[in-house]
Amino acid sequence: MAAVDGGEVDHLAGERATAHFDVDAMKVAWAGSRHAVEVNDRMARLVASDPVFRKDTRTMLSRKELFKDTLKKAAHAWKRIVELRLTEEEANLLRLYVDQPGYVDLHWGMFVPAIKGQGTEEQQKKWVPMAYKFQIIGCYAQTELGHGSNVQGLETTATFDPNTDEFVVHSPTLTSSKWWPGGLGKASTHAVVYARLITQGKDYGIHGFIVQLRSLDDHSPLPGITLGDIGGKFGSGAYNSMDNGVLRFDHVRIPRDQMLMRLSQVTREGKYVHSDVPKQLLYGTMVYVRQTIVADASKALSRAVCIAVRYSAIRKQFGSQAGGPETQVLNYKTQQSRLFPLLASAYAYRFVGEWLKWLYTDVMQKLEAKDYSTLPEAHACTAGLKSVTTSATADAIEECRKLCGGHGYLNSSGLPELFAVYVPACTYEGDNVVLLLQVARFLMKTVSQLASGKQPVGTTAYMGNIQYLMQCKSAVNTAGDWLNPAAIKEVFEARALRMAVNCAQNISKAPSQEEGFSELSPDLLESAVAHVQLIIVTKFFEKLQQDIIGHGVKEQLQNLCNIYALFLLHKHLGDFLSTGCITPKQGALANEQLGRLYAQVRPNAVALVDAFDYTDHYLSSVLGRYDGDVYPALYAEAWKDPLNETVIPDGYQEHLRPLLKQQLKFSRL
Ligand SMILES: CCC/C=C/C(=O)SCCNC(=O)CCNC(=O)[C@H](O)C(C)(C)COP(=O)([O-])OP(=O)([O-])OC[C@H]1O[C@@H](n2cnc3c(N)ncnc32)[C@H](O)[C@@H]1OP(=O)([O-])[O-]
Ligand SMILES: Cc1cc2nc3c(=O)[nH]c(=O)nc-3n(C[C@H](O)[C@H](O)[C@H](O)COP(=O)(O)OP(=O)(O)OC[C@H]3O[C@@H](n4cnc5c(N)ncnc54)[C@H](O)[C@@H]3O)c2cc1C
Repeated sequence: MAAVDGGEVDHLAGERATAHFDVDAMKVAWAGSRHAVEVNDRMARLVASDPVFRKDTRTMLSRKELFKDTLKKAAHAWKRIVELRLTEEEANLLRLYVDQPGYVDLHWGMFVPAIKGQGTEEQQKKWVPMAYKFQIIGCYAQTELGHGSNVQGLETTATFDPNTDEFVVHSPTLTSSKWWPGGLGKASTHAVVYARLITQGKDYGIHGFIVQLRSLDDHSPLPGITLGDIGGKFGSGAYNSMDNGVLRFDHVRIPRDQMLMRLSQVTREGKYVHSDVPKQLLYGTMVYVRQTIVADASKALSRAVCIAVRYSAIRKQFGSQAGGPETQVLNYKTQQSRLFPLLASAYAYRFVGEWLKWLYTDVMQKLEAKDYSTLPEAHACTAGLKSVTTSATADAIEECRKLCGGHGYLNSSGLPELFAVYVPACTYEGDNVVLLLQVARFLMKTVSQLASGKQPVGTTAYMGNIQYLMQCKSAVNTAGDWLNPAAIKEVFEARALRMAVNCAQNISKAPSQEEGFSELSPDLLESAVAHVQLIIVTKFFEKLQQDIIGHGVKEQLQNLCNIYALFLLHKHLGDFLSTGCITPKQGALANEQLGRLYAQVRPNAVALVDAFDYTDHYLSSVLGRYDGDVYPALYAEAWKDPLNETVIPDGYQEHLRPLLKQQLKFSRL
């Protein structure tokens, strides 16, 4: 069933009729299973039909009103989850479709996972049930005013006092104030706080602690704790529904058993004991969240693309013949070459996100069995994919706004708010540049191990084919040759490997490894991007090897996969040419093939975005309406603006009338 909640006439019916594939089957391919389509659809409709979850006036609310509205929606969502006895899967989807950032995101997304990942069984038994019942609300307080990216540089201290069997949590400087945690400012009662553990006079570095912040009776901050919101953020509405907070501790005492002790412990006597596990597991919550952010990228991107494709099919400009209709802007080749790669990217990110979720689960199972061998790859993949997909998605949302012309700039298009909510994803959970440098570090290590004969595995397995990939030449001779997955994979692998090897060689010429890495860091970023793009392309091809059912679905996905890969090749032509992977002629042939693929997507474009199965409520865009009835909706929406509540604006008497009636004249006139 299509996600219609618009009007009765389908202005896009003609577009839908030209599709060459079964849209319902594509919905299954997109969502992952028929069950996923069903539960997504049910939760989206549940939210769309509930007046409490309306969001059409959100951008007109003041910050205080918006925050209160967020509290109301979160409480109502919880009430519905309990009343309807929703499963965890259903509850997560319901919250997703409520579509308003708030403290619950951090409670479920970071606080609970941090306790589950870093707490002992006993600690989990104590805290998780309280969190699950919302008897406590938690957030993740890591970042400080002075340090975010450099986690090892955090300044908050937790000093063990053996006399009382407590930790004393303290903010020694202004820059050690916790700054940014979502849900901290106004809502949370508890936090997982990251602080330097000091015991027996020694600093053991960063560890996690559960700290109660507010009274469970009247919500006031506990003694020694200063709390507040850090202030308004980018865009109207948008992320301002979230109470990102500031927190300072003045020698706050917590029991010893509130240190998260799964990875390391402090004994009653104050002895520090580190279990036999890699210390990087402390960063496990970030790895978990980065993996979810990749899935979110495909959601945000597909939303923006859905709006831009539908509107581009409705919008007409120029080209009228003898008074006939003008041309749909979607028919312009320039519109297609800007929009269809984004459509292809939405699908690419969806499938790589699916794969990353599998990888994460696999790594977790291995960790349970004390096999830590795949941890570095899991870190590189989550960091790299988080970085590449969020940066591209943020750019793509802005591109979709431009693709919608002037109307895209209106809040009612849904795009400005989507951009403002989305764009911090490039920064939170690790600044994208910082994370790409982590990928580069992993790549340099892998390259250096090649010389010792160590065979790389997983996503770096291709590097083992170094003899061939360093000298191979693409055999592409015609534009059609670029439709061969092996031809595409070969040049992407060769490009990624050659860029990594070039960096490694240049680093080795520097006085020290560290200096070389620093000097070469801009090149290293590009090398990391090339490696991550190879992963995305490869996972899309692997998806196509799976059993994909439904008339025409596989063919459409093949087209999108080829578009994604060839668009990247076109965009990064400089890399492919300078590393000698392809010739300029082969680059031109790739571009020629790209144009042909766009023509094949054109009749399917609207159906391909219908397959995302978004309700009009979730899209919240007059331009992206399912029924395409854009103009009456745009017109009606304008009148809802508070500025139109009166015909004569407030301020007329004080500021406009005197101006218009002024007697004073400039002497020159
Ligand atoms: C809804 C939005 C909510 C938002 C919430 C937030 O933003 S919350 C706040 C989010 N905040 C952020 O995201 C902050 C971002 N900053 C960070 O994550 C860290 O400070 C860092 C990774 C940049 C550096 O860390 P460092 O100085 O400790 O390390 P180093 O570089 O010296 O490397 C040492 C070794 O550790 C390895 N390794 C590193 N990480 C991981 C990992 N996760 N797993 C496994 N391994 C990892 C690394 O590969 C290296 O291995 P090698 O080569 O020795 O074998
Ligand atoms: C909306 C939002 C929500 C957030 N929620 C939370 C939360 O719930 N909990 C929490 O603890 N934190 C949260 N954060 C904080 C977030 O995790 C940090 O802002 C993020 O990790 C980036 O760190 P930073 O602010 O220190 O940036 P900085 O590191 O100061 O970045 C500034 C610039 O320096 C560059 N840079 C930094 N280091 C290097 C390097 N080594 N090499 C080259 N360039 C470098 C960066 O690329 C960037 O251009 C949130 C942030 C935002 C914006």
